[in-house]
Amino acid sequence: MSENNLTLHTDKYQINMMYAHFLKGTDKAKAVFEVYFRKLPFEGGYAVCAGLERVIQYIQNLHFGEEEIAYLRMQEENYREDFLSALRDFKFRGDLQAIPEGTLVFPNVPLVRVVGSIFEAQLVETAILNFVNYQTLIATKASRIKQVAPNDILLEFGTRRAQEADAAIWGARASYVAGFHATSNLRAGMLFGIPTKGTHAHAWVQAHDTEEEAFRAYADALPEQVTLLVDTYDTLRSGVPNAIRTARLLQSRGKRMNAIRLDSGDLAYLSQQARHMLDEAGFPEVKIVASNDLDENIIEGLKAQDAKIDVWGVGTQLITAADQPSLGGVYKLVAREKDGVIVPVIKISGNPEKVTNPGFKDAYRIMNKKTGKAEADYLALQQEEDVKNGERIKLFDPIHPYIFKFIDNYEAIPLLQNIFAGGELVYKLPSLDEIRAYHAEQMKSFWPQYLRKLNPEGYRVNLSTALWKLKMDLIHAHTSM
Ligand SMILES: Nc1ncnc2c1ncn2[C@@H]1O[C@H](COP(=O)(O)OP(=O)(O)OP(=O)(O)O)[C@@H](O)[C@H]1O
Ligand SMILES: O=P(O)(O)OC[C@H]1O[C@H](OP(=O)(O)OP(=O)(O)O)[C@H](O)[C@@H]1O
Ligand SMILES: O=C(O)c1cccnc1
Repeated sequence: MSENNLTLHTDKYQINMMYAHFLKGTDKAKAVFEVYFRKLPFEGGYAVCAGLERVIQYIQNLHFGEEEIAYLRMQEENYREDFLSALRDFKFRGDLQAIPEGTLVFPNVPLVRVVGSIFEAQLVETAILNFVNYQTLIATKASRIKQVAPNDILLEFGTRRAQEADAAIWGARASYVAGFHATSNLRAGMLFGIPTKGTHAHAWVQAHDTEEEAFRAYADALPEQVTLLVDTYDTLRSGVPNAIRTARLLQSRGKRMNAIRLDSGDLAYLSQQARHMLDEAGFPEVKIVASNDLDENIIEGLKAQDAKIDVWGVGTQLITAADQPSLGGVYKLVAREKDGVIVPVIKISGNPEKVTNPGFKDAYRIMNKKTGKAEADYLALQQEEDVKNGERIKLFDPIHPYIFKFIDNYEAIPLLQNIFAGGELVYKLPSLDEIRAYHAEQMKSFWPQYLRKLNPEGYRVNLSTALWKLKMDLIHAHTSM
């Protein structure tokens, strides 16, 4: 089995639609699809875009090999041989635009746009959603954690509880983009260049007759990297005193102990007591690591309780985005070729929030030139000139258009970058550290009221007047039939 070929990492209905288009002769018709989500995760005020590196790898490697063709031939659909031959010759030849990783993103803004034949654009939907939904979700969760501990060290510990191997490594990468400092997953470190860190488990202590012996043996083995887990038996009566003995031993050898780790009990109380004991013993530089089902709320609470914790190891809650396990991003057709012309299309819903924004459009971030802060995201049809030229534009709520304001002193930054053109990669993916630094800059370009964890202000995502009118016209055309 060629595990690395992700071409069949798609829903069967995509292949069935491709087949039906092929038989009908419409497979080469052009289509424009957009990826976006409708609601921010975690009841937060923003999301952090991620997933592009994986999307690029996926698109570049798309091909139906003999194994894939043989498997499709076995399907109950009895696909015709000429269709299977067309798949054998398949290559992504379309265009793809995307918002760079690390960018703050908001509902209804296209994160990825695919412009290609309906054949290829349909095939890639499932995988693109799979990558972008997960990685954006984890980057967002990690960013929320970063916000409550901006000056502390954050370690990603989630692999053992992640939803399988891909989630572990791409989740580690997404966490790093959002400001985590290291991961415990060595493969993620090797693949992406993320710094790696590790302490030791309870099993290390349990594998010895005494805790003190275990600590000493660990210090002998890794004298430069000693972080001792102190809660196996009794944190304050045995763990911390034994750790202090080990620190003294290391000191006598000209070495320093790094840290202790607390993994159970009242982390506020235990960290304060342990800090006091370490300081009294003359080890103020020994840091305190905490872990145990941490998330942004617990960390915030611990900081409010004046917990003396320098390093946070965060696993399950982060890697599984436990309080909201899916972003809910969608891939919607917004325009298609009809009689040789690209025409906008719409999907109507009884819920106004779910009606799609039609047409081939651009997405801009409207930056207020006076404050340097983001004012709104603005979706406009591609041919509209006013926003491109920086002329006065009207910002109005698309659901409640009577709420509006005009803005003229702005810079409109295009959000979508060209990634593939005619199937060729035309984008140079920044290094992971550049992406991480760019994300930190992004955070500074927003007012704090949009970023706060609880009850944030809603950031505006507005439609140009022309786009709004097009949407209304299409709604009326479809509802008055
Ligand atoms: N001072 C504190 N304030 C708020 N939450 C805390 C505090 N100390 C620890 N927690 C959190 O409370 C939860 C404690 O869970 P639980 O009772 O299962 O752990 P425990 O008492 O350490 O037991 P175990 O030994 O089974 O790990 C964890 O999520 C932990 O991060
Ligand atoms: O709590 P999380 O945020 O998921 O962080 C990872 C957890 O994984 C380890 O525990 P585990 O019980 O798996 O192993 P251990 O024996 O090393 O404690 C570690 O001690 C953390 O508690
Ligand atoms: O290094 C650690 O302490 C670690 C790694 C993974 C999970 N829990 C803890």
